Amino acid sequence: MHHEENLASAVAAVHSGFGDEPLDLAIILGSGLGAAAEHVAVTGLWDYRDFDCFPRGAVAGHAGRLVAGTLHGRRVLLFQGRFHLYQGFSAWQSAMPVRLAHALGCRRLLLTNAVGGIHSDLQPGRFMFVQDHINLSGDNPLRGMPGDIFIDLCHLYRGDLYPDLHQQALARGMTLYQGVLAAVAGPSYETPAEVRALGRLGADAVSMSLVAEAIMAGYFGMELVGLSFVTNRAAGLATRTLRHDDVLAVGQTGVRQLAVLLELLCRLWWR
Ligand SMILES: O=P(O)(O)O[C@H]1O[C@H](CO)[C@@H](O)[C@H]1O
Ligand SMILES: Nc1nc2[nH]cnc2c(=O)[nH]1
Repeated sequence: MHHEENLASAVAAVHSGFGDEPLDLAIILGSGLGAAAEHVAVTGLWDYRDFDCFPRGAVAGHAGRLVAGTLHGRRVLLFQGRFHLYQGFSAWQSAMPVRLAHALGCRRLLLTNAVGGIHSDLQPGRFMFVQDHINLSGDNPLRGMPGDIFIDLCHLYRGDLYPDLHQQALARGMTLYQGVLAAVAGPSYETPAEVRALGRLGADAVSMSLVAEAIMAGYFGMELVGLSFVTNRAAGLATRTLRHDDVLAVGQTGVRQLAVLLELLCRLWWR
C-alpha cells in the first residue's frame, strides 16, 4: 500500500545541494534540541515542505528543516523536527526521515528526543542512552512495508558504544545514564497511574517518539544510537503541571551537553 512513495525528488534535491558522496550520519533532533545544528558547518538547508514525500504539519519547537553539512569531519544530515503519531500520522509516516536518510546511503543514525524521567536517576537536565525500548504506541512502522518485515530487535541499539561514551562524558563533567525508553502515542501526558505502571514494566523514561524511527532503522540494518533528554519528571513524580512550553525550554538547556556527546560519539563510532 503506502510503500509507493516517491523519495527520488528529495534524494535529488539533497544530492544537488550537498553532493552525492555517501553520508556518514543522520541525526533527528527532538523537542527543544534543534539548535544542536548550530555546531554544523552548513552546506545545504531545506524546508520539509520542499519534499513532496514528507508528511505535512509541524509541532512547536520543531523547525521542520533538514540541514546538511560537516560535523567533526563527518558528512551529516540533521533533521530539525520529526513527525509524531499524535499529529495524526502513522508510525510509517513518522519514520519518513529515516527512509530518506537510508535512500541517501546513510548507514548510521542518531535519534534524540525529549522524555519524562521515571527512574529516580533521571532528573530534568540529564541524558539517557537508550538501551532498549517498549513500544506502547499501538503502531509499528513496518506495517505494509515490502520485504522481510519480521525483524529481530534484540540488538537494535549500539549498546556497545555506551561504556566508552559514558566514561568520556564523565571526564567532560556529564553523567550519561543508560535505560529503557517507553513510547506512547500521546499527545496528553501520562496519568500518575500510567507512570507507576510503566515503571513496573521496566521503563526508565517515557516519550511520544523515537521508537518508530528506531524500528525503521532496524529494518534497513542501520546502526543506531538513541539519546533521550529528560525535560521533566514523569506525571505524578513531581508537583509541577506538565506543559509542552516547559519541555521546550528545558530541552534547550540540553543543547550544550548534546554538542559534547555528538563530538564524543563521532570519535567513538569511527575509531
Ligand atoms: O519526541 P520529541 O519530539 O523530542 O518531543 C517530546 O516532547 C513532546 C511533549 O512535550 C512530545 O513531542 C514528545 O514526544
Ligand atoms: N510521554 C511523554 N513524553 C514526554 N516528552 C517530554 N516529557 C514527556 C513526558 O512526561 N511524557
